Amino acid sequence: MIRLSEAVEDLQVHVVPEADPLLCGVTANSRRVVPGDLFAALPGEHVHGAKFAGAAVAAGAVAILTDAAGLKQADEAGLAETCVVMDDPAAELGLVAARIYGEPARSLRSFGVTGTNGKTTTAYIIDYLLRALKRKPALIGTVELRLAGRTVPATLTTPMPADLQRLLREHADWGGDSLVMEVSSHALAQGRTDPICFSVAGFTNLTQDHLDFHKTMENYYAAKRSLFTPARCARGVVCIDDAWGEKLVGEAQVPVVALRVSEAARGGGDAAGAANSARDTAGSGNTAGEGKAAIFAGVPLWRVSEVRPGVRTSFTLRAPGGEEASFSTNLPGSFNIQNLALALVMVAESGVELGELARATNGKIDPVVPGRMEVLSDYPRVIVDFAHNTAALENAMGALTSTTRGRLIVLTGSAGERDADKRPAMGEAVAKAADLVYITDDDPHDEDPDGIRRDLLRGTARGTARVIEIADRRQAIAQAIAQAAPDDTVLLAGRGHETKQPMRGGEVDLDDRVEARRAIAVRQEAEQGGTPRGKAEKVAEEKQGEITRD
Ligand SMILES: CC(=O)N[C@H]1[C@@H](OP(=O)(O)OP(=O)(O)OC[C@H]2O[C@@H](n3ccc(=O)[nH]c3=O)[C@H](O)[C@@H]2O)O[C@H](CO)[C@@H](O)[C@@H]1O[C@H](C)C(=O)N[C@@H](C)C(=O)N[C@H](CCC(=O)O)C(=O)O
Ligand SMILES: Nc1ncnc2c1ncn2[C@@H]1O[C@H](COP(=O)(O)OP(=O)(O)OP(=O)(O)O)[C@@H](O)[C@H]1O
Repeated sequence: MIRLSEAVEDLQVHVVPEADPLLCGVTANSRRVVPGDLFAALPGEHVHGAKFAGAAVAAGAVAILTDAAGLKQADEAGLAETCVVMDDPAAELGLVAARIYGEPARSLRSFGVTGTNGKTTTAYIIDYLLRALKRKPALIGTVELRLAGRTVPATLTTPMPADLQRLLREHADWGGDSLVMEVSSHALAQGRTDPICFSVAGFTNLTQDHLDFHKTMENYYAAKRSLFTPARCARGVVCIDDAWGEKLVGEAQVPVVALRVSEAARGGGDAAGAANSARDTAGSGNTAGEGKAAIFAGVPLWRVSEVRPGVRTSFTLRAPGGEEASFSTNLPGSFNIQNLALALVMVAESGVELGELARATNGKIDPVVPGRMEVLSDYPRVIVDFAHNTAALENAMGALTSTTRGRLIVLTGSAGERDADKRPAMGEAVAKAADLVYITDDDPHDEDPDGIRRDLLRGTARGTARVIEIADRRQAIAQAIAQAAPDDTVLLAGRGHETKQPMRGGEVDLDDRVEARRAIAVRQEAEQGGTPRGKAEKVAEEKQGEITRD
C-alpha cells in the first residue's frame, strides 16, 4: 500500500486532495471498485468515467484520478475534495498503477509481441518454450489470460493499464517469473502497457487493418514502431519479410536483430543467407538492394532454412553467429514458421542459448493455440482457424492445399454488422481454392443472416467448388465432418476460439471445436461399431443444401 502523494510523485498534477489516503489498488471501472481503491475517472468514447464517481466512492474508492472535465462532474456530485487532477490521466494511469502495485513487471522477464497477424500464435509459442525451460510465464492476449495458476477469458487483446498492473502483481506474488503478452496497436497508441519495458519485443508483420482507429497505414505503423523505443523495450526482434519490417529495422531506437523467414518458407531454401559470412548481418548476402544493405549494416540476422512442410513441418534456425538447431512442429501453414522462428529468436535474445532451446523442447514445438490452425483430428484432418478475412482464408487454405491428399473442404460464414464489403471476395476465395464449400452462419449479431450468406454466395458463384448452404452452423459442421473422406481436410474457418454466437434475440453457446469433436466422435463410433454408412446415404445427405448453378 502506498499514499496517493507517492503514487503521483513527480507527475504534473493540478489539484490534489488535502487528505493523502493510503491506496490498496486502482481501477478505471466503477463496477470493480473495492474499498481503499483509487478510481480513475477517464474520458471515454461514450461517456466520461466521472459520471460514475459517486458509485465508485459508494463502493469504497478513497480518491478519484481525473482530468478537468472529470473534476467539473465530480464537483457537481459534491466529490471535488477527493479528486487528483491531471491533463491526461489515461496516459499516466499505467505508471500510477505500477507504483500502487509495487512495479510487478520488474521481477518478470517479459516478452511483448506486436504486428497485424500472428501475435496470438507467437505468444502461445513463447509460453510453450518458457514452460519447456521450466519457467512460470503469465500469458496475456486475445483468447485468454493464463496467470497465477488460473485461466480466464480475455475481453481485450491488451488489458487496460490498471487491470494489467493488478494482474502482474497477482502473478508475481504467486511465484511467476515471466510474462508473454500481445501488444495491440490500440494499446500502443494509448500507452496501455507503460511503464513496462519489455526484455524483448517482437514484430511479426504489418498489413492493412484497424484503419477505423488509426486512419492511415503510416499511423498504424508508427503505433507499432513505438514499441521499439527505450521506454518500452530493451531489445527487439523484427521479421523482415515485409517492407514494414525492413523499415522498422532502420527506425527502431533500441538494439534489434532481424529475422528473415520468407524465402525459406516459400521453398527458396537458404536463399536469404547465400553469403555465408562468418557472422551474418541483415546487410550481408541478402536479397535486398544496396540501399537496404546500408539500412541493415551491422544488424545481426537470424534466418530460417530447410523448411519441410508436412503433417509435421521441420525447419532449421540459424543464429547470426552461425549456430544452428532444427525443430519440428504440428502447427500447419508456412506463416506459422514465421511465428515459430520469431518466438524462438525472442527467447534466445533474452539470453537462452539456441542449443538449450533445442534440448529443452527435444526439437519439438507442439503448442495448442486455441482456434488458430488447431488440429482436432488427423483422418480426416479437421482444423479450426480464426481466419475471418480474405487474406487470412487464402493463407490458411494455401497452407492446407499442399498437405492434403484428398479434397479441401472449407466451411465459412461472415460476421454481421461489420466489413460487409469483404463478403463476396471471401466467397470467391474459398470457392476458388477449395473442392467443397459449406456456407453457413458466423456471428450475425443484429444483421439478417440470410442476407450475409447471400453476399458470400454471390462470390462463390465465381469459383469452381461445389457449394452447400446450411444456415445452422452446428448442423453444417456435423455434415461437413460426417461427409469427409479420411484423406480430406476440413477447415472450419472464422470463429476460432469463440464460444458465443451473438444473433438477433441474444447470444447462444457455440464453440466450433466442441461441435467438431462431437462430429468426430459420432464418426468414430460409427466406424468402430462397424456400421459404415452406405455411399448412397452419404450422397443423399451431402445433397442437402447444395447450391445448383444454371
Ligand atoms: C477504443 C478503445 O480502446 N475503447 C475502450 C474504452 O472504451 P470507451 O472509451 O468507449 O469507454 P466508455 O464506455 O466511454 O467509458 C469511459 C470510462 O468509463 C468507465 N465506466 C464505464 C461504465 C461504468 O459503469 N463505469 C465506468 O467506470 C470505463 O471503464 C471507462 O474508463 O475503454 C473501455 C473500458 O476500458 C474498453 O472496453 C474499450 O475497448 C473497446 C471494447 C474495444 O473494442 N477496444 C478495441 C478497439 C481494442 O482495444 N482492440 C485491441 C485489439 C485489436 C486487434 O488487434 O484486433 C485490444 O487490445 O483489444
Ligand atoms: N505470421 C502470420 N502471417 C500471416 N497470417 C498469419 C500469421 N499467423 C497467423 N496468421 C493467420 O491469422 C489468423 C490470426 O492469427 P493470430 O490470432 O495468431 O494473430 P493475431 O495477430 O493475434 O490476430 P488477431 O488480433 O486478429 O487475434 C490465424 O488464424 C491465421 O489464419
